[in-house]
Amino acid sequence: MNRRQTRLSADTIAVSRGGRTIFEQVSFTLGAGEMLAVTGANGSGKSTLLRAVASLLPLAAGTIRFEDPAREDAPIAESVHYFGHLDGLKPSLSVRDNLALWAKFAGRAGLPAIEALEQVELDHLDDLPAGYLSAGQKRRASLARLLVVQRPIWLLDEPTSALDSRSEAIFGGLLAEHLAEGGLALAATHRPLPVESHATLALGAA
Ligand SMILES: Nc1ncnc2c1ncn2[C@@H]1O[C@H](COP(=O)(O)OP(=O)(O)OP(=O)(O)O)[C@@H](O)[C@H]1O
Repeated sequence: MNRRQTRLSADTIAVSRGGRTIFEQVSFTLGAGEMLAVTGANGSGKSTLLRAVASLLPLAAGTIRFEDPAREDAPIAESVHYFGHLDGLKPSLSVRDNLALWAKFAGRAGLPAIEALEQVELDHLDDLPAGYLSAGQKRRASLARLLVVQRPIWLLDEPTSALDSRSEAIFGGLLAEHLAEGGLALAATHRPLPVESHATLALGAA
């Protein structure tokens, strides 16, 4: 997939919640294959920034643009995967059916469900109701969702929480592959991320 000309940019953006300005004057640019780690203290607005990029929250000021020659008119919301704190799995559906449902809902098919589960080493549990998975397994099943639907921008909110060291390495491999294919990523994190290099945006810094 050639995504060399894709570019995500935020220009002097601000977001308010409940009448309070959470952050303002935030700008960044990300090109194909690049990742930005968003750091800052609790409450500094990391999740808020990711949600604003996903178009889940309105901007109080500034603009966010995503240029993608492959999808000129597509709204940015259709170009992102939002990997948030919640796993978004339906507990009574099997792990495999959860992924199949997500692929059907979100479109732009990526890997078949079973192959995505192999990537996160969960294929042996594919017919188990998702509600029975452990916290780390749920996180891995949620990671597999990034693979069954192709989206150029991964928005990752504390992506390594609940992952053991092996799962963290698997996640690092998937993220490296996504970036190598020209994908982009924005990750809110308190912990070092398992990727070779990335830029950092510190929120709440004077
Ligand atoms: N719906 C809301 N209404 C008003 N304020 C909110 C709302 N949701 C979040 N906030 C506030 O927005 C601020 C930023 O929250 P956010 O979750 O983005 O922080 P964060 O940097 O991701 O924090 P953490 O490191 O704890 O995950 C916090 O002060 C929070 O209380």
